[in-house]
Amino acid sequence: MDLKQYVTIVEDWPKPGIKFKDITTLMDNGEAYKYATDQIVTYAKEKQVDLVVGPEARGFIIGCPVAYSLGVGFAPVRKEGKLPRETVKVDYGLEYGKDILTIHKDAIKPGQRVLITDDLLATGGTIEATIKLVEELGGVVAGIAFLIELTYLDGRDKLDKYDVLTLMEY
Ligand SMILES: O=P(O)(O)OC[C@H]1O[C@H](OP(=O)(O)OP(=O)(O)O)[C@H](O)[C@@H]1O
Ligand SMILES: Nc1ncnc2[nH]cnc12
Repeated sequence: MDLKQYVTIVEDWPKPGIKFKDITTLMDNGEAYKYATDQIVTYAKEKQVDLVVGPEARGFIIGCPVAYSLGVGFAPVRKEGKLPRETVKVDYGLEYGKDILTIHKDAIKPGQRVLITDDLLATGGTIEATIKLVEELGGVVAGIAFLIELTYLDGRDKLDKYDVLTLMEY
């Protein structure tokens, strides 16, 4: 299936110069959403993952159906102030801003094999921060899966130690 036909490009959003890749038009098509999810599930089975971790909010949209299909858990990475119990946190920058990401301190058991999911790799700031949180808790990053990679940015350079799956390149 050609997944790109379901992604809508929105010029100059949320800031001038950004070509926003809107995946809501992929998600609201059941066949396309299932196809994309199944590709990531096949990859995750090869990597023998114990847990899926994804950053707010679009990392949940990709990671939760993958975790459900695998029969493993999902641990959310959220922006500061959203998780109710003890967290670890990290500062990060992304294509159009900066923020702080957090995860519950007990979300990962040391040695667990983790699949990290997100919709899109741009500068890599979000995913680099998510990797730091997983590794700080003793998780092993078994793989990282995105729907979309922006190859005109240098996000992939931050991931050269890791195994990465992307379903579409721009
Ligand atoms: O590679 P980067 O430059 O870090 O950019 C990619 C990140 O930016 C977007 O999330 P955003 O922070 O906009 O949050 P949202 O998913 O809640 O909309 C996107 O879903 C990725 O997580
Ligand atoms: N160009 C882009 N489109 C959609 N989400 C993004 N997150 C960071 N950059 C993005």
